[in-house]
Amino acid sequence: MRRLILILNRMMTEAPKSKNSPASLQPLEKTPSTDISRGHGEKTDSAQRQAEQEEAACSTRAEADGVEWESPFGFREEVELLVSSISSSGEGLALAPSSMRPWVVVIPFVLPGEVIRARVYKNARMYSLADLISVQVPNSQLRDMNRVRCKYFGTCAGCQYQMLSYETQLDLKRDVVVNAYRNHSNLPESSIPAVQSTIPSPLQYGYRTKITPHFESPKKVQKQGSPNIEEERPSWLKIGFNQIGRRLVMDIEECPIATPILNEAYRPMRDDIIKKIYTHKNGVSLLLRDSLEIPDGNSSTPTLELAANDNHVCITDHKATVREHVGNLFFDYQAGSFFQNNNSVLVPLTSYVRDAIFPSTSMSGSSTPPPTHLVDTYCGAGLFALTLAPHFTRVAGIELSVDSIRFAMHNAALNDLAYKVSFREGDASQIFSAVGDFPPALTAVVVDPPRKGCDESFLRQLLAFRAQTVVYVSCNVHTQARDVGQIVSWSANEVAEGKRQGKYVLQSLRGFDLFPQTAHVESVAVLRLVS
Ligand SMILES: C[S@@+](CC[C@H](N)C(=O)[O-])C[C@H]1O[C@@H](n2cnc3c(N)ncnc32)[C@H](O)[C@@H]1O
Repeated sequence: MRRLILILNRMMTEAPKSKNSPASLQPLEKTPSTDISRGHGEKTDSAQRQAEQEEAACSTRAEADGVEWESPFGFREEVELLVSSISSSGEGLALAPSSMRPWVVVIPFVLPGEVIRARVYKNARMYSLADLISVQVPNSQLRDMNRVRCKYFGTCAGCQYQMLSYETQLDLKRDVVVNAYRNHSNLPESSIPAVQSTIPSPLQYGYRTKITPHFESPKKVQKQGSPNIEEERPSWLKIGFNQIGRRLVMDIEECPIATPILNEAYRPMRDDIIKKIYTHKNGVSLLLRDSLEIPDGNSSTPTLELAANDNHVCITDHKATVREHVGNLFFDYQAGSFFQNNNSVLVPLTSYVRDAIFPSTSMSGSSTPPPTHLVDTYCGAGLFALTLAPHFTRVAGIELSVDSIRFAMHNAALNDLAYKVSFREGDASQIFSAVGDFPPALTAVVVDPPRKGCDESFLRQLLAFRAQTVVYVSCNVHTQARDVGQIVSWSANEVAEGKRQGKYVLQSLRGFDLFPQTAHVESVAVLRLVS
């Protein structure tokens, strides 16, 4: 077990550095069943250190023996395995039987403690990927197949956790945050606060406001044999999502994690594609976005009464405008641009960020005056800048996408906040020179970068700016842990070298569940400048 953990640890070490590191190689280090039984999975330093030492020894041995590419399994070999652990992307991890060399097998839809049969379909460095054939001995404490609401679960790559209770899903996501900081922050345990329980999504099904089903081109398929034009529904045509572990599209008629309006619109859209399939020269990725109806185009000023009686529509044109409301505010954005995909959790998320910036004095333990200025970096269409604006005197946001920034400005006006909020297009690191008149000691910075995290130039400038509070929101906790670790350790070094007074401490860490039934977790880290 420890060896298994070691090998996986080595695999994941590279994860935050690489732009496109597959989430499947970012494992947890301990069995989730253990974590769950311990409630919040507190661990001792010494056990952890010992595991790490054993792991390091095991990996080094495989490399020294030159066997790290020599899989003990042949292609399509069937094998019976005991699942030890679960990865941060929700796959089961099992060690090859003890007679073989230390080798990990990654299998989807399985749980720790289960005995399963799997078929190996790919061998890589020190691990194999396998399809699940059957669960021989289920983990009946955790698995209940009656919970599964989707007929495609077990084949579709979209969801990993439908067989688990929602509480278990939240616990697993908390463990992902714990392990990401342990493995990727390079911070001593004493600098990492206890990770709080994951904040649930109010909706656990029917929450996803964007789906992108796709299909392959008839041309590509024709190469494999002539299509029968008379055929009503060509047997090769699959419109849906990717199969787990494959780049193959599987035919999907409905998606229970998507909102009702998206499912309603998707059915006739599919029928239409089937009817006209030979008019498509290329494969297509469809876009379906849940929007409030915008009665008179963009210019209309929405009211909350309107939103309460909201009429939802499905937007399919990448260039069209989508409208959502979050709390008291309305957000318009271009359908093809970024916006969070679970509207139900946006009030809890933005309220959490607000409360992190304005903690009660007893919680913050300091008498620092509350911030009056906010900088929203990687601001998209202005979600954090605008939802938090009522609490600040001035707000500035920056974003790389021209379309998003255009909509952020429009949203400031739409919500009567343009008098105090300004947005600019550009790389996030450019914001610090643009907010020279913001008093750093009275400024909070929100950081919400894409999956790859922040670059060094941004982090150095953030550090130099000296904002009182930094709230780092991330859809990739591994790169977040790396960046937060750098902020904390660089600022400590600066103090040690006598360059500055006051350093950043990591005050709190918490996951948010933006994608129930999947292994994804959003993570919020709160940093405070302390003297
Ligand atoms: C995870 S999204 C967050 C958007 C927004 N905070 C929200 O919650 O709706 C990350 C955003 O960063 C933007 N982005 C990517 N690289 C950037 C960069 N170097 N500088 C500024 N913005 C960037 C993307 O266009 C995207 O809108």
